[in-house]
Amino acid sequence: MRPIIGITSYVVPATWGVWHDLPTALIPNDYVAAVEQAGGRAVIIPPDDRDPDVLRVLDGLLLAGGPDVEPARYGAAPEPLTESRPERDAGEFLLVQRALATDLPILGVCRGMQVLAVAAGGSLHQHLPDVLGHERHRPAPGVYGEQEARFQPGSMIAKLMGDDVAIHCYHHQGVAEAGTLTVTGYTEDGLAEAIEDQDRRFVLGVQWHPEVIRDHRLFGALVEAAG
Ligand SMILES: NCCCC(=O)O
Repeated sequence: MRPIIGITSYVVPATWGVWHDLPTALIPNDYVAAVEQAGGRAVIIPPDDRDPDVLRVLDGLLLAGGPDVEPARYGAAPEPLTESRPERDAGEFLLVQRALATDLPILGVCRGMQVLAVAAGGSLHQHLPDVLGHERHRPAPGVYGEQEARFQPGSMIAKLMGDDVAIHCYHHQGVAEAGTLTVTGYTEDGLAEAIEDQDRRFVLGVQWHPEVIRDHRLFGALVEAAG
């Protein structure tokens, strides 16, 4: 049987056919396709689910992208451009805490990496242009930034991706402190691009979006760790 990978989902007002602004449980299909093509069985976790018992039927957890983490979770007041959704945080942080406690393999993408960092006691930069002085990580609405990430030799991410990789990113926040996790990849401006827990089976967060360019190496590693 293929390893079962749970993917976090979220509620958004969606419009299709004659329906407008219908609250909809959603996940971009790129995540589903990436897990399936990597040999896993993708299962979508209901949005805002506060019962981490769902993890009992999962072999691995994929934390997908999405809105900002509520700054109170890392002891900060919200800045003007921070847009959080506390209902989603509540469910996902419970999932992550339980998954870490049971050593379930976890891959976090974009927001998912930020959730991992905050769950590990870290903190976020709330608006990167204020910190870095440029908008290369999210150049314009709907436009992915293209950059290069470099990885720490010997790290899990380096073993999976090589010493460096061209990345597609779309985010206005970033990891400032990774808590108990280790930062193992950076872009040339010094921003954390990969974090990992070197004491667990497989806990990896990446700030970029491998799923949008059909780079399935990380999803394959998640599936393998879950198998
Ligand atoms: N903060 C949520 C993930 C995406 C972003 O940083 O814009």
